[in-house]
Amino acid sequence: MMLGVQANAQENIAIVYLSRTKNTEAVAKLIHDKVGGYLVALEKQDKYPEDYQEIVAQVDRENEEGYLPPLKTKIENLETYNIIFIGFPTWDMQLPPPMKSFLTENDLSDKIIVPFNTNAGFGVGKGFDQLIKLCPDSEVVKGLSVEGGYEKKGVYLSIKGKRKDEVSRKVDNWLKEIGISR
Ligand SMILES: Cc1cc2nc3c(=O)[nH]c(=O)nc-3n(C[C@H](O)[C@H](O)[C@H](O)COP(=O)(O)O)c2cc1C
Repeated sequence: MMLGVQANAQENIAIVYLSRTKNTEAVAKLIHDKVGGYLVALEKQDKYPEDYQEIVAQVDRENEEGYLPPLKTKIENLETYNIIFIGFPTWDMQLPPPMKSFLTENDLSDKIIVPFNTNAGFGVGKGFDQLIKLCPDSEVVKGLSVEGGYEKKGVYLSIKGKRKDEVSRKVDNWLKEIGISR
């Protein structure tokens, strides 16, 4: 979809992302370098366990129960942003519970939502579809999904060095495709 959005006014853009091992953060920062705006990391009130197996078990449970963890992050003046980038890692082949919380507790109607994702090589799963369902009155544009880390195998931040340059080019092409430029 071509939006033809000239993102001149930086204050119109917010980039909200969730990141544990900083891959999604790396993509968020690349986007921020290119289009500007308000960059904000989503934090929940109680931290997830450091241990990988423990967080996987907790996230599975939360998804099964439809539990929406309370967030620490509140965005002031959300109504002033008309383009909101939403970044998240694939967890349990879907949207992470804190991102479900964010999309549920904030009114994003009439905004342009631009999703992006990193994953361990298995794709975004149900993530983009769930996001569309949680933003029924927003215009959700084509998302970008790229391979990030693989914590299960001890690979944490992988979007660095040459891989970061590669992802930067993907971000450029995607922004061009969806018509967002500064
Ligand atoms: C709890 C948890 C569940 C995950 N589940 C998946 C998954 O189902 N599929 C996948 O491809 N990657 C999965 N991953 C890997 C992350 O999506 C991947 O490492 C991503 O790049 C992490 O982003 P971050 O560095 O911004 O946290 C999972 C990671 C965690 C911590």
